[in-house]
Amino acid sequence: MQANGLVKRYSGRTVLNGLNLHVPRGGVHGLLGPNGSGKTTSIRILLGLVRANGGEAKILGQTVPKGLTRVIDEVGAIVESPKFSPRMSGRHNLNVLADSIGAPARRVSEVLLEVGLAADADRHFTQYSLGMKQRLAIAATLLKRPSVLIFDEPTNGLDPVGIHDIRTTMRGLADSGRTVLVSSHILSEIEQIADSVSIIAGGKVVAEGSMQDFLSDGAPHVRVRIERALEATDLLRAAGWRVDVDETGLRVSGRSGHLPDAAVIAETLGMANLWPQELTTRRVSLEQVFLHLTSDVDLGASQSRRRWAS
Ligand SMILES: Nc1ncnc2c1ncn2[C@@H]1O[C@H](COP(=O)(O)OP(=O)(O)OP(=O)(O)O)[C@@H](O)[C@H]1O
Repeated sequence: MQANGLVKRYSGRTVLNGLNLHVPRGGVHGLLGPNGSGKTTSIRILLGLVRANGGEAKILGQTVPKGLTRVIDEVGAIVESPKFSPRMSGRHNLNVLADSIGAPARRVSEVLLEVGLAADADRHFTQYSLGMKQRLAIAATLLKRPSVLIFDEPTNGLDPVGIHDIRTTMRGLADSGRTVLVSSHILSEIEQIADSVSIIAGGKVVAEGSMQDFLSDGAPHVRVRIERALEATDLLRAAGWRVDVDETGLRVSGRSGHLPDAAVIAETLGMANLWPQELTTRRVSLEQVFLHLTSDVDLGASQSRRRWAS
């Protein structure tokens, strides 16, 4: 999923101002931003519910809205509270829905199990807690077996137990190979569940990257993904950098805490015939970015960016 230079205006007021978004395939991607920053608008554009005034959005490789019909069965979403009949049980509601979209009846039991509602499936909808209603909504999106799921603030209004249940459900959906895009204005929520994150403020993505990178300490560093990691580590250490190694690659920082120059790192490696697959500059932590963002401080040049295939 991706968006390039999205612009959206409502009554002449710019709400999205050149928004770029890259959601990697598989895992949970958090769209984090304060109220009114443009999360719902971006999601609506991705789903073809709202037309952008400029830029391009793609979902599963198809341009939205033109190519959306080709992949629509692959996409499940909750943007507003779905309508269920209060007079029926959760299972009955899903049976009716499955019938209307041509999903096989046995799929209902499968999705109820997947969202942890199997034991409560035959209870009356009115007896469901808000969290259970939300999990039923997620179950409804799964009927068509989508590979991409988009949830706009799915934990809004839920108590801590409900929030926990939704989080567990979303994690499970991603762990079974799906791509889950979830928006929230609560940092801790995204921190606990997402594999990667885009931070949106003022109608733009101001920072994006893997959660692992954001949560590593905030000291500026360069991430290097390279095949011959041991040789690269020795070489960079000999050249005076501090190098930490983990399963995703090397984390290169300056001994004095300064940000190393990525170009110099690339040159040093290249001269030894060691070629990085990826080199990414990380300047700020998720919390720093979010605090800047919520206190209206312009991040200016301190944004970090990382790109993925859509
Ligand atoms: N249909 C509309 N008409 C006019 N303005 C709109 C419309 N939809 C959204 N907006 C405005 O666009 C801005 C971005 O709204 P959006 O709902 O995308 O933000 P958000 O990040 O999802 O916020 P929240 O967390 O409060 O849902 C807000 O200022 C909102 O008032």
